[in-house]
Amino acid sequence: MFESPGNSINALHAWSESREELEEKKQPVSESPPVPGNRVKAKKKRRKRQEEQESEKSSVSASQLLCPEQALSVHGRNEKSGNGSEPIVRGIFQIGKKSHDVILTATRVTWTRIQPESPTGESSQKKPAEDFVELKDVFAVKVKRRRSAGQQSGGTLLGITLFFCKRKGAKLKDDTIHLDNLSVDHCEIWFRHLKDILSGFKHRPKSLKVFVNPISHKKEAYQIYQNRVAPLFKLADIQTDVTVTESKGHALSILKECSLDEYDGVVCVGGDGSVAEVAQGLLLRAQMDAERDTHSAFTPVPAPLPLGVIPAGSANVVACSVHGVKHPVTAALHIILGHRQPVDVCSVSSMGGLLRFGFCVMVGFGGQALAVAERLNWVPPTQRHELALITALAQLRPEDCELSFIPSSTGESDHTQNELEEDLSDVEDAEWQVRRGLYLSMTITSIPCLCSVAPKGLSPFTRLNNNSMALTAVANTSRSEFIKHLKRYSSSNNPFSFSFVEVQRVRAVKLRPCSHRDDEQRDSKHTPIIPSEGTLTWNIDGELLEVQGEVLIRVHPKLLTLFGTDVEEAEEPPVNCSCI
Ligand SMILES: Nc1ncnc2c1ncn2[C@@H]1O[C@H](COP(=O)(O)OP(=O)(O)OP(=O)(O)O)[C@@H](O)[C@H]1O
Repeated sequence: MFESPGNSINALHAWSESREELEEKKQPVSESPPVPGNRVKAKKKRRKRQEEQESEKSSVSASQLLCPEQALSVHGRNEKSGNGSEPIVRGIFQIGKKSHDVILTATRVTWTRIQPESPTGESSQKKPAEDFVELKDVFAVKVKRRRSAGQQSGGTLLGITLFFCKRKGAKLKDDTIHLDNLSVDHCEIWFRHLKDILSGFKHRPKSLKVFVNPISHKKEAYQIYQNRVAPLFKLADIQTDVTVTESKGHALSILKECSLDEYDGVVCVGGDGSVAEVAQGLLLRAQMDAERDTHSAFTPVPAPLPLGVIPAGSANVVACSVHGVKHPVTAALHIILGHRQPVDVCSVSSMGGLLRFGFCVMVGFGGQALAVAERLNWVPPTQRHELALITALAQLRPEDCELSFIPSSTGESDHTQNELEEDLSDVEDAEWQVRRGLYLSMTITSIPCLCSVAPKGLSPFTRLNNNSMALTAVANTSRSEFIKHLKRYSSSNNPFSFSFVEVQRVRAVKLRPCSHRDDEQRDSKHTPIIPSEGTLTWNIDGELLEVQGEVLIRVHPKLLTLFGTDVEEAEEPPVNCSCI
């Protein structure tokens, strides 16, 4: 007749059991184990409660509950009026052991405590407390049953349970509200109406392709997925097809070949390197399907599916930029509720051919530090990044470059995506601003790149989809000044307010390495630069690339959609890098 929670996941057995039993399970481990006498008492208590509920059931009068016909006619009226505030169904449920008048409308479930009448018949002056949950935050509705240990199906009906998402700042958490009522008919009506409304949220995914990188950061990605994410997906009735990646490039090769038709989204559980690989796979797949020639100057088409990011890496800049926190449950709930956020993506190309799509492109210090980290692959990941930073700072050297960029004007935010793509397709004709000099570091980002070491992001200009990139060019300076600049990312001081730091909002950037000079010449800012074809070490979303000659980076507005939302700032506690 209606869905049994027994068909769902292990965690759901808990929801199908009584709350008493759940509470017993939640006891801290340090408490002494239950003694047989206590168990007998608990059993008696449960039986008493069941008897109480049975008697309450008979005390809920028929007039207090709408019959199915009434409920449907109210629903019909509501569908016509369509304002979402008219009751679809109304009834009495026990919530937290107290009787409540509960109303379902198209947008929320509202419950009001029923005040007991005073013996004198006077009604209370106090307005009964009202509470509600928005249906846009509800992600599952299940029948709640009491089952004995080991019982797989059936059991005494206790009511229905709503699973919803509650917010605390940027953090999302799953919560439940139990609507207890022993009437099968009553629960069926409510269950059916709630299910109908939830299935009307068409933007919520029903089927996902999931990639888990088992070696990310502390090798916890698989546990994070199994323990914290998969139970929520199952609760929300989302089908998943999980691939635990076996090597670098595994996710990319699957995405290039597999049929994506059956999925409503792709999920990556890992760090920024894994996210970049999956994003790359989705975007390359879109270009292949649209027959775009990535070996020429092409206008890319957007990715066919949204990407969900479950953070399991060290910095997690992509996850933090669309969730505001590094929190797997928040990420999972954004996916389940279908919160979609289009984001701008950079393309990095050389000699007319695409090298990669990405969110954060670094050269100079960022590339040098990654190159050191790759050489230190025998060091545990937790220490590797710090050691790489110290080594790269000790070996800090400027790069001779010719930097050109096309500035972006704020008015461009109003342009359509096609207009912007067309504008950018012929970058050679645009007005380029050119700088020549020695640079310690160059960072180009298409999204804010929020993280705990830079809660406000890596640039003052980028938003998730403002049709532009942020260019931060750090000219040659002393090591101590450069360290001061780096340190400010995690403090409240502005890291860009140094004379040697230039920030620009741009549509395209070209960087051409110039000739290498010996160490004495490098110390001088005034040495003339003789352009020649050198090689630069690029860090594209944590991927190391040695590229000879000029590199072109363009922004592509809203090329990818991520599951998440627009956030101003990371709510992670700022972390100062202990090595600088
Ligand atoms: N089974 C695997 N073995 C080796 N490498 C893998 C495997 N699966 C994926 N990879 C690659 O591992 C690289 C790093 O992954 P990821 O970014 O998730 O971890 P991380 O580097 O520890 O995290 P962070 O980037 O946050 O520091 C990615 O480029 C990915 O392609």
